[in-house]
Amino acid sequence: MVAFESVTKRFGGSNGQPAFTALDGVDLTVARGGITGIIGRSGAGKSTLIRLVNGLEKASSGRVVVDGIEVGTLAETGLRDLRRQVGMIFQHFNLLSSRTAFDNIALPLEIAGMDRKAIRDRVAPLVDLVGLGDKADRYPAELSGGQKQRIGIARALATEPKLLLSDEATSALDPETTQSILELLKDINRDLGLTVLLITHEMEVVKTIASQVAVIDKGKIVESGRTFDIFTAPQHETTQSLLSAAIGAKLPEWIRADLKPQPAPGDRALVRLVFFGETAFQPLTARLVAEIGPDLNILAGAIDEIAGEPFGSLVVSYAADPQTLERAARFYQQTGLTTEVLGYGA
Ligand SMILES: Nc1ncnc2c1ncn2[C@@H]1O[C@H](COP(=O)(O)OP(=O)(O)OP(=O)(O)O)[C@@H](O)[C@H]1O
Repeated sequence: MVAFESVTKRFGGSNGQPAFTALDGVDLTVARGGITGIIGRSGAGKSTLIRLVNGLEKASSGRVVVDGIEVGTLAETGLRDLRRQVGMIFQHFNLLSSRTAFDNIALPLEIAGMDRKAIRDRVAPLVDLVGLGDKADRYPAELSGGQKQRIGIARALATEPKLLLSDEATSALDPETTQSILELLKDINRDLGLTVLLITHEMEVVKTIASQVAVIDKGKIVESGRTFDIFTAPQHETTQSLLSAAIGAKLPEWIRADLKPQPAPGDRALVRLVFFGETAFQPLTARLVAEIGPDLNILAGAIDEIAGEPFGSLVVSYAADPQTLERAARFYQQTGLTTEVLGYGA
């Protein structure tokens, strides 16, 4: 649905100022009909990436292709057509305060020159779709954050786009409202077959609804793939750091803060074990005890769900002497358990 091919975006560079490279050789494909999340730290280039899709920014080099059309080659009319195919929702909703909910949703259709009756026929079901049938005549100031975002979503859907871009759409909402908006986006994706591309700094959002994820760091895509795979076995340092607090069992900060990268004599190894799908905690931990001896502490444990798939994680500690470490390593290899050494401590 969307392809970024060696996309670079530079800002500035005139008047003798050095140019700033916000995106650096980005290659990424967004699958049609799916929900793809882009995560990254503040300033990593997420907004720039998403703004290239609807032509709000132009790539300095490389190609951005949306549904077969290269965005960079479009003139004014082409861009207008593209923006009808690409809806967008925002963190702060961007509603017009002087218009009712209904009239906010109608705005893109008025701009497109649709007649009043056709607009009514299009907007009325959208108000219902987003669950605000009784609020159509309210003004934004009379609506909650979640209700405003529902209006934002309905407005984005008014032109019947194929692609929905979401720029931190839940970042201003409380956790419960966030969940309800994510449910709505999931329903829209499933029922309307709409492709969703979202950028967020909230790992929970991606974990809940995105089937695919890409991680951006300093303008480069450092990792991408199935959300379940990336979240359960992050490879890049940035991904590991972004996800460390977001998935599975969490270690108390006072333990985490004292961990060292190498063991000193008498130290213990702290290791996260990851269990997939139906694999039970019980038998594997019992077998690990049989392998390395009874001196195994369980420090934290949780069952989690990522993009609809269950998995569990357990943080354990055991003596970090060479013999125990070797026995544990052998056991992990035999069982295929995914593990992550968090560090060593007393
Ligand atoms: N119009 C611009 N002119 C100059 N620099 C810009 C411009 N837009 C973005 N940048 C720079 O490009 C980098 C990436 O910005 P971008 O907004 O894409 O990051 P982001 O990942 O969306 O960050 P955040 O999560 O904080 O919104 C930043 O360092 C930013 O300062």
